[in-house]
Amino acid sequence: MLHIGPYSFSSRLLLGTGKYPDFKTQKEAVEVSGSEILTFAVRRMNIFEANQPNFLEMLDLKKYTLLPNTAGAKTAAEAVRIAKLAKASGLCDMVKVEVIGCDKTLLPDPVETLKATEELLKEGFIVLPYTSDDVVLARRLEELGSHAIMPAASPIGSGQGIINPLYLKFIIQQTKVPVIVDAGIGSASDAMIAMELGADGVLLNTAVAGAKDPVKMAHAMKMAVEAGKLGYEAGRIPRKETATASSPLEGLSVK
Ligand SMILES: CC(=O)[C@@H](O)[C@H](O)COP(=O)(O)O
Repeated sequence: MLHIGPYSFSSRLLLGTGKYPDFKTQKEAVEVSGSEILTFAVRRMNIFEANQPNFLEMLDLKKYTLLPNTAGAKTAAEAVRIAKLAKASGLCDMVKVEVIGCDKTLLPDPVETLKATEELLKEGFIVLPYTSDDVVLARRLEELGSHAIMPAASPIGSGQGIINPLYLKFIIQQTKVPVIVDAGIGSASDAMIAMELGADGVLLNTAVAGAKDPVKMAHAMKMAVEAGKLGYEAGRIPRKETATASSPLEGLSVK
């Protein structure tokens, strides 16, 4: 089980809700993925315009936890305002803090992310900050009381996979709250590697929404996250420079 603050989930795959070709494909992909947490950008939702099409209306919302995110915010103040708006409109009290500090890389602004996280924790939110793979910042965010840490595998939407497995591993090893690898996942093997590194979950969007067959890819991601977790728990064999026969002949009478 994945435990985030007071919430528990059996799936460790979190899905974003943007960029799908159509609502029908999106619904199928979400269902096949087994994901229980769906994140969406509050600023892109028509939460106050009931006549506008809204993907969330197509879902049985009892099956999902909605994780509002503050995408579009460039300052802590904006992120806090967006989170409060989401809470006031009856959405979840969990929030993914996303404060972008660079338009080109879409990497998070560490200072504003820290400020927003601190403020939202004081306000009683369950806070999941999106961060780069900065080991020290991840520690500071945890010390503030964040309920999960969400380091990027690589820039949002880049599909580059995990560009710094070592730093992600450091973050995973030092962090007691869940670590959810977020952004940049391009393939099922990327998601599996994140889990094999010891991550508690993976959040992705573009890899599924932008796949040739989003429904198949959602299924692949589900299996990859499960396989990666199982493989991590099973414990991989050590890497060696020399070969060792798989069927040793020592001790056998016939050689
Ligand atoms: C949906 C969401 O929260 C994104 O900001 C997230 O970081 C996913 O990134 P990818 O699209 O690269 O999977």
